Amino acid sequence: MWGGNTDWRCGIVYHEASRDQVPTDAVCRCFLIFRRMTRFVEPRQFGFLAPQFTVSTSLPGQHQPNRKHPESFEMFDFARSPYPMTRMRRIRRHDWSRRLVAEHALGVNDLIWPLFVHDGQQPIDVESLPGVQRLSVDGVCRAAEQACGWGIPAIAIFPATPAELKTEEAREAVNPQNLVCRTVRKIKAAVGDSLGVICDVALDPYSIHGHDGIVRDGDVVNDETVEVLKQQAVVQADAGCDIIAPSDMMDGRIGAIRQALESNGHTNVHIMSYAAKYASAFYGPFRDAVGSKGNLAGASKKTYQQSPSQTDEALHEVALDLAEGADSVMVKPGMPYLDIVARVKSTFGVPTFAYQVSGEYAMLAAAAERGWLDKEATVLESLLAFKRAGADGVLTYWAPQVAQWLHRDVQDQ
Ligand SMILES: NCc1[nH]cc(CCC(=O)O)c1CC(=O)O
Repeated sequence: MWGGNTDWRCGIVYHEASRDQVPTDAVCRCFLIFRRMTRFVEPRQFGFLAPQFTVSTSLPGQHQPNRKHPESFEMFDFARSPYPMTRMRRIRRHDWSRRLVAEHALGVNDLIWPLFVHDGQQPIDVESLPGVQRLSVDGVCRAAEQACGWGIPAIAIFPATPAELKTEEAREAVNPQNLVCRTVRKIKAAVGDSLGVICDVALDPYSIHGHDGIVRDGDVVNDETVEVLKQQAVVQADAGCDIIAPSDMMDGRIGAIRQALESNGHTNVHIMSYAAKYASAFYGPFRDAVGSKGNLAGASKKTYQQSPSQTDEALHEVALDLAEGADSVMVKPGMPYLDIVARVKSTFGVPTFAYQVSGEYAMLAAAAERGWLDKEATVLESLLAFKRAGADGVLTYWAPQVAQWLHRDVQDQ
């Protein structure tokens, strides 16, 4: 970063964190300084940084790498000419040129459709998720067939367990005839391998306290819970589940579940770990849908789900889950946590998913319903943002709607 001549050397520090604090003309000045420097130094002696990163001038000696975001030091070995030789708007002028340079695109293969199943015959609306219903077992099977027709690669099944089957120790979770297992068997009989079926591993749909684990003396106990989660995973894999998705955030559960799957002949069952799952207020409508909100009665999941203040901790969670045998990892919620998605993807380079959770859906749906936001435009923009952050796929309640929009667009072309 430093020129050879100490009299005029100029330190330039790029860091994402201060993006909003840096006036554009400061950025332009820095470009010009770099242009001048090229006359005095070998081009390879300085790196030029991606324009999307911010620029601030600093005094010599103050050039500190950004410890939290080392990736923001990515260097380019070239500089664009200044305005007017460079006019960034040239490439934005036409639809064809915008499409030509598009770095990211949303496709139907990026979608995972979460579905709620209940034991009744008629669909029941979820009030806080306008447009989403709890479906009967047959209804979920029909949805699975539709998903295949649209080319959606996978669905995730969540049960609304009847209140009378919820117990202190959530035993229904390991019943091979429970609602989820019956649904998965039926889906698999109908669609075979043309669709991946994902099941959550966690006890909250089955427990009277609404927690994801076993509670002893007010504490969600880790190791005893993991023993039950192992059984739950095996029962679901026996029913034909393709992807086991532990969403409970107990320590050590991925390794235990992987071993349990191995020793029960399920060597090819994937584990998609909810690796970085935050104690979020955005899960509210989901808890309405599976009926766990009343059980939880205002209690929080903060002793096992991560605090929204944490970033490094998310990387540790991901590293542990990968070491324990996860095939892919998930960040949840989605849109408020795209920084985590980006860090996970750039650090580990493994299949990385994000969950656009119920509260995120509800916000967009409610604003669209009132005419305050354009539904299609905002939903597609939100999902493209996941792709840009590095997600390989997104669990989203918008999946069926988005699949239809994408198909319409292909037909229109
Ligand atoms: N462990 C259960 C689970 N699996 C997915 C979600 C939330 C999904 C959503 O909000 O859409 C939750 C809720 C929670 O942890 O309380």
